[in-house]
Amino acid sequence: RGTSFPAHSAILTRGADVDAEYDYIIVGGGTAGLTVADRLTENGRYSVLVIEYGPFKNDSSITTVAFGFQGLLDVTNYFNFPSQPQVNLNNRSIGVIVGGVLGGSSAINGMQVMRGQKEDYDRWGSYFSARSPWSWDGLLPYFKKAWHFHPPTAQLARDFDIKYDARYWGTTSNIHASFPTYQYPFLKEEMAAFKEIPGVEFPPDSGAGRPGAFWWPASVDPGPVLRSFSRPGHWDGISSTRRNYHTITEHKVLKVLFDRTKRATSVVYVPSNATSQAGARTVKARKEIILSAGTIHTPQILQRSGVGPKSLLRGAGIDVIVDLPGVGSNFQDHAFSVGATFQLNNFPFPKVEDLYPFGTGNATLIAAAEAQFALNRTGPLSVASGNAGAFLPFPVIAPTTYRAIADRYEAQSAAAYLPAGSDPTVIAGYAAQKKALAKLLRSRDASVYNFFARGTTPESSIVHLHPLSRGTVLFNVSDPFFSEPLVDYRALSNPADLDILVEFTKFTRKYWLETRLRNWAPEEVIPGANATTPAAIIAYIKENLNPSVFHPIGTSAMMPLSLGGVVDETLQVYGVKGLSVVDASVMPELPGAYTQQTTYAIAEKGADLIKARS
Ligand SMILES: Cc1cc2nc3c(=O)[nH]c(=O)nc-3n(C[C@H](O)[C@H](O)[C@H](O)COP(=O)(O)OP(=O)(O)OC[C@H]3O[C@@H](n4cnc5c(N)ncnc54)[C@H](O)[C@@H]3O)c2cc1C
Repeated sequence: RGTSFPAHSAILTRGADVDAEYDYIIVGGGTAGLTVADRLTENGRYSVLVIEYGPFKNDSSITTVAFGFQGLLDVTNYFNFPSQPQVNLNNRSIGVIVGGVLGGSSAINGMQVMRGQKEDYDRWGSYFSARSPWSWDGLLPYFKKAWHFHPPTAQLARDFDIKYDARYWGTTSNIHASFPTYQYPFLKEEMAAFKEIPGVEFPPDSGAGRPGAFWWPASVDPGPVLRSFSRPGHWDGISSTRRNYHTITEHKVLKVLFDRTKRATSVVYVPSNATSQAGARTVKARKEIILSAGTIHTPQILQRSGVGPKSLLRGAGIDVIVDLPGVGSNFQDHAFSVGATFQLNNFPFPKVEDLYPFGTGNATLIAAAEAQFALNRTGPLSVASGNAGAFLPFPVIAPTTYRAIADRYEAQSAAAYLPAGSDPTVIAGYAAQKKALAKLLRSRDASVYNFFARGTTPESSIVHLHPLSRGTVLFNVSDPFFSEPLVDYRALSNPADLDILVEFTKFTRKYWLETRLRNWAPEEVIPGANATTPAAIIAYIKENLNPSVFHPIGTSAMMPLSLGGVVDETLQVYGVKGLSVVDASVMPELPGAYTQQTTYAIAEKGADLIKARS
């Protein structure tokens, strides 16, 4: 049984080395999968097999912190395939990008760490009952368990007015949230400008679940200043004495098998590069099979296993185990790059791009930054993709129009903008969400608009945190097992999203032109100052909006069955036994934050739920 890497769960690279059965099988060794596997194996009572599509990799593309996107420079680190053409985006397709190595998306993400607002998590639970364990109070202990918080240095906190509240964070996890020792000087100006905007609050970090302008940490281990992600946090260093724990890499799960009582008994898997089912192997689970293959692949595996919308499954000749219409519907992601971009003239500060080692940077600045990082791991190269910005309520963004936009959205028929032929339960689920989201649009305790500041020029990274359009992730009927699923963001299919995005552009202009930032001679480069009418702004959005900022969720939603749900509050799949989902796909709606912090918290809570029923 080969393992060439010391001190972690035994890595198997050949199906022939896998035992015949385990207590638990975890499909996908990503962010959630490795967290759950660690928790299930730590008391030594249960045996666990993790099956991961990607390889074990530990090279600098994954571990390097600088700029936060180096994982994307090596295309072997991730899945990347075209989405369905987006009819409302001038038929553009975009690359669907999710992690494809041990550690999953946590190995390639931008390392920004923040949680959503209290209201977001309370809304999740509200679809079940006022007493649901999925609420802010139900998740707070798991946010603390999931993250080890390291405050900024006193100097940095003073220089940049960084506030934090350690009471909302933990100190025991091996997943680290820390601040770099350097920040780009212009960030002071960008953050101070928010003080001039009525209604903007300044809560510390994001710990208490409040919207506003704040600083947040990065998933960086502050000792070595390397990416902190699920593999080093929950897998490296798990001593080889956990003989109950095996990991097989470079294999992909095709489907789950069920017995006559609809209990999930085993999974079928092949090498990741296989092109047919010849030689497929089966491994049995005594207690439970846990799907943690992420928002894009978990619904595909469920559908291939006969759990999904029956018309889809029958179309591909798959026997229906459970007709579960919600599998692959309710797909959401944060839409990106939808504001106005401003160029600052006479900019006296270092720009982020000056430091890029890709041939276009400034050689002197790069040499200085590299020397500083080599000396003591400080300076600009300790910054990932960013630590500051604003998460703002819609009434702050559009004080005169927010009510009318929310009212118009609430008055829509729930079915009007969902895919034609959507199941009544899926429509009912969206109706419930619509009511809650209309409330969110009117709330001063939730955030809809996100500006993430980089301290550079040009600047304007705007994220729509609660898109109202809903997409689908469905297997490819002509080749369910060996082609990627059909990913349709259905971006802007709900016209209310455009109403919101137009307001985002107007607000972003005010931010640059009507605050202290005007002193830096900002010049609108995109869409351009002459794009003044809603029609001109909309034309720009359709040509430029990216429907994903890599935060896909919702395709195995934790919602009541009558509301199109796929898993219940214990994360078990409806209609079958012994099968659960623990990954970002269970989020019923996006939080007003990027998704990794919440995914780890779900995994920690999920592991406790699984142990409780063991
Ligand atoms: C480029 C990028 C940047 C991001 N930036 C940020 C950020 O700055 N801040 C933030 O909060 N969030 C960010 N995110 C989002 C965040 O990382 C994800 O929400 C989170 O990691 C999702 O975790 P998961 O467990 O659901 O899925 P993943 O971590 O993606 O894990 C799924 C795993 O399943 C494996 N798998 C898939 N199919 C199969 C199969 N059939 N058989 C076996 N294994 C399979 C995959 O290889 C993968 O390892 C980013 C994501 C990406 C991709």
